[in-house]
Amino acid sequence: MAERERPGRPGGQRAGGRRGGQGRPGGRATRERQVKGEPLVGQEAEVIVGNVAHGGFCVARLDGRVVFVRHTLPGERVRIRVTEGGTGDRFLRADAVEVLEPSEHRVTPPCRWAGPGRCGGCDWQHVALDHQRELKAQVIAEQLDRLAGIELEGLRVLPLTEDETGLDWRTRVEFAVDASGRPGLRRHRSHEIEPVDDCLIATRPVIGSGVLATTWEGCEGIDVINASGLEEAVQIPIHRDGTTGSDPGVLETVGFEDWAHAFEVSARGFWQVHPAAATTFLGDVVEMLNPQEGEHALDLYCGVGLFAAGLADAVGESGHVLAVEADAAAVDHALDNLEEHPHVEVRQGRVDHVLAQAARGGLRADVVVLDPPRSGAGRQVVEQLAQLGPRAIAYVACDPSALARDLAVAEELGYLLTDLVAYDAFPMTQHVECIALLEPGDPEDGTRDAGDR
Ligand SMILES: C[S@@+](CC[C@H](N)C(=O)[O-])C[C@H]1O[C@@H](n2cnc3c(N)ncnc32)[C@H](O)[C@@H]1O
Repeated sequence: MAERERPGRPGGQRAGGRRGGQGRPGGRATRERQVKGEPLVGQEAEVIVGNVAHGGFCVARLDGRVVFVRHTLPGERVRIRVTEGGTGDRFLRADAVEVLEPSEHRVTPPCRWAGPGRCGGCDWQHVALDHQRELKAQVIAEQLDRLAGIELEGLRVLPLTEDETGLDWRTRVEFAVDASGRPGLRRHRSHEIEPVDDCLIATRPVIGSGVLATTWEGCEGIDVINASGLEEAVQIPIHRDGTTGSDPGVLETVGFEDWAHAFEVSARGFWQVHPAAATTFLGDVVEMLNPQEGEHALDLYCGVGLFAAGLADAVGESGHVLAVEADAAAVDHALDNLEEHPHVEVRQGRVDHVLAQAARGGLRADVVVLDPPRSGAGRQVVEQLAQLGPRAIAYVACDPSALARDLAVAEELGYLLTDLVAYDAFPMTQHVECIALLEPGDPEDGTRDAGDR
């Protein structure tokens, strides 16, 4: 794969994440499973830990069962305590509660609320940052190999900024509030709340808003949003009756040396949570697709129009951009954000519905951006795209597993993975963002090399 300089300015001239579900600290992740057989919760055992798996835990074996262990690392000898499952279950969940032989990559967690049974927001506070990225690369490679039969060589997960602490990056946090009104963050797979005085991955303006020093009576949560275009973080209480405080909307700015764009977005709407993510992803997508004057582009799952804005400048007014988004509030913002581009059309609706309708009207697509939610685009959308025959598709993915499933379908239909870049957009968590380039080709053409980044 060709080496590319970064960042690239939309237009081809060089210059200079409702939010994504990527492990929101305090997000409601509770999925209580029915235990089969006699419960094993609380049982302790010593195990040698195996590989990391999708989901951020490592895999071990106990009495013939698979155990998904948190708070550990591959190769460690640990004492585990079972947190979910029973004698009739095929797999159990457990925490490593004592480390008997530590990995060389283990560090003391910077956060004092991280650890077994405590805050569920971060998965890997106990792992050196470089190694977190190696683990993410292993998970991506394993998912692509297992689910799509794609062998990647030399994939590296890149930091989004030069800051090497992995802290102070999260611009949007949903804190949970207990019955007494005290804010905190949810424990892993639980409704229980870990009271905290700080969250080290949150940006300082999030914490500086005073959210954790306030008693939030009558609330079940409080959203804090530190938008790039506003000096102070915005707080939106979520009341126990399910209503929320009014959402004033926020301004996010994206820019390269000679290209900048401001986007209005609902405060609780989708926007990438890492401050460097939107600009980096836009630069990469435009560079990968290299849209030409007069081409027709699609921005599918467009949110408030981030990629459509870049595509619009690149294809110029002799070209056309169709942006599709299901969420009505995001569409309203996209219409405002893109109003200066008469050749951009924003349609509200599900991508599969809009594509079916547009295809009947003779839709043309030369290049496509696909940025679906965690569940992925799915077979139908991938088939619809293959039928349109674009020369390139840039797939922005927050879940390597969903990406791999969609890539398997794309490859079946003659669209091959020709480039992949992965970013550590969520340090300390197991989450990772991939941008994949798909182009028409012959699957017999050899292995892919992602090692040039
Ligand atoms: C990961 S976000 C991407 C947003 C945007 N591309 C950005 O970077 O800001 C996914 C978006 O897809 C929208 N969405 C989810 N399912 C959809 C569907 N079936 N059809 C259209 N939009 C959908 C969500 O409302 C959300 O705005």
